[in-house]
Amino acid sequence: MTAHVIPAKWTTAFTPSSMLILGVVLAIAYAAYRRALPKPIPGIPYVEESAKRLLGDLPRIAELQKAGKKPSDLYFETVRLTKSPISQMFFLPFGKPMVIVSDFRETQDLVTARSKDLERGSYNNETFGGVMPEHFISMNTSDPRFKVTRGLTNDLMTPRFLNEVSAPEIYRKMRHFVDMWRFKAQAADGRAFKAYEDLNFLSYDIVTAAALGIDDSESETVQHLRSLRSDMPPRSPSEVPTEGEFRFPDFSPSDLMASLLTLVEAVGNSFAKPSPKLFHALNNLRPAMRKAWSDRKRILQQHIDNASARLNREGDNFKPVAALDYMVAREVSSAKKEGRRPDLSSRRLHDILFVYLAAGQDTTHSVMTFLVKQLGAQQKAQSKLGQSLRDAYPSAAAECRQPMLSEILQAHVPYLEAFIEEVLRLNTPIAGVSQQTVRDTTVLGHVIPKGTQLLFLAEGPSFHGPMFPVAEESRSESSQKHADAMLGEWVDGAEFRPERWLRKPREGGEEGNLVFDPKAGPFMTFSLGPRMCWGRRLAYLELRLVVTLLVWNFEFLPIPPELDNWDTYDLLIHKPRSCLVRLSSALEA
Ligand code: HEM
Repeated sequence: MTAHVIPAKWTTAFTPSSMLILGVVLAIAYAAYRRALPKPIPGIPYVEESAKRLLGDLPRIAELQKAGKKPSDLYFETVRLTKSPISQMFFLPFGKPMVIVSDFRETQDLVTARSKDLERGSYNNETFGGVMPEHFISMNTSDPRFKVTRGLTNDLMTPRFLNEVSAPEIYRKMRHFVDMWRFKAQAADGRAFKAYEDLNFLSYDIVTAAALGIDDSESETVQHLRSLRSDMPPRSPSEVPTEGEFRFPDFSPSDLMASLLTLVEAVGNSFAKPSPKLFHALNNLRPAMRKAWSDRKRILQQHIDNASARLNREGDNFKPVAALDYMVAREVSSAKKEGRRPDLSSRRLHDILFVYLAAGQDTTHSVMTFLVKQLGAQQKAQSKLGQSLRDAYPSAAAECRQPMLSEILQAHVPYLEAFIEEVLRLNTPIAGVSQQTVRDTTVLGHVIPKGTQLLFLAEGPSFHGPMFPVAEESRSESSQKHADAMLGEWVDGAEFRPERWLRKPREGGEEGNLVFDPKAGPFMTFSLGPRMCWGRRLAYLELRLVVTLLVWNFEFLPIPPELDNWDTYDLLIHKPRSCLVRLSSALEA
């Protein structure tokens, strides 16, 4: 028999002290692992298997994407699985849970009556801060810089500024767009064509016109139409397809628009990342990002310098035609009062202009794509809308001309407002808004620790169908006190029904004389409370002008079922995967 000899190095390796050290290391590693696992807030439902892994709910995003869904479906899927108006999700080892609120009444109470318990929060600030750090969108409300930056921009959204300065620019850009779609409608001759890119150019034109005051030669739509007219070879009737989609040549965006799209995409991409700050730090090194940054800086500075030169030239006769002119004039006059040189190349001025473009372009592009899809899909609502417009502008209809800007600005067309509101409700571009608790806060009877991120959904139960049952006593004091004024749910919310936003006038109104009621039911598309959308008045102005001129000029025919598709995708903003229109002239009908 041979003796079993243990190698000498092993005997030294398994000494009692080394075994003890190994045991301690393993115990520490296990304790760290246990600590890193999600720590659910007691009593709030969650997806069980997510609480058992370090990355919590993150792997579910990949599963959803494999099943053809989008990242933001994670929230709705969680709410569907937990069947609860309040649920929680986990994203990072050692991280706090994120709490989802899927109940409009509680959301309304928290973000308005109890807004002092909330802040915009570090996650939002890091996400936006990577691209626009000196804009108030990346700041907590309690940050002293917030008030100053916001104060610099307040006048840009007054009805007077919008009607006198922004509206004429938007109206002009919209008239060019109508010309382009007339050209396309004629060439496509009843077949569907892609509207997605055209509307991207339109929303860019509108927002740059309102922000920077671009003239027609810089309009993407004007250049697009010019290139279509010169590049589209005349085809013989036999070459034109008789069915399916009619394809027009592609058109490339300008440098500023390309830079805007790249930078906005970076913000969208950072949302799904565990550390938006780290993501931006690395992403900003990519050559495409470096080019976008340098184009952004160069082009915005050119516009600022042009505005400043015009101000010098025109002196007291200087009339702002865009937000930029107002900002430049304001800085020059403040500098004069304070006895300093104006700072017209500050990061803050660049960020304010950039956010105007970025926040205004992507969101309104999304809404415009859903608006034209709904016009094609909702034939009855479209004819009702057309009739409402003809009734609102009888002389324009009689004289076969376009409604003038002054007429549009003066008119109240309740069905138009209701149609737009219904698209904004049903096809909201933003799944929800998030804020962070600044102290321990009770939400639907659960104590949410200070520093927890809350996500308020703008879709799903309450908005697109019945809400979950909630015991009245679990609601906050303020919610119970204002129960009568709190809006609950749209039980039939999955249906497209603009009439839900119309009601009789409160006192002595005539039968049939309905008014638009924006408080008719749950609506969170622009958020609520002190951090609700800063640009919503501009957005409504744009949408009113766009829908009026589109419906005045075109009939949106239904899209054949084999070409129709309502799937959506998102980074930050929901957009349809396919957006086609089929147009005939409404003026000849
Ligand atoms: C239909 C179009 C629009 C929609 C649906 C929309 C929606 C929203 C929402 C939901 C928020 C809150 C975001 C959050 O809390 O995380 C927001 C904030 C904001 N929006 Fe809009 N928006 C639209 C158009 C615009 C336009 C045209 C502008 C400016 C030109 C704009 C500028 C802003 C800014 C600056 C904020 C930040 C407000 C703050 O931090 O206090 N938005 N928007």
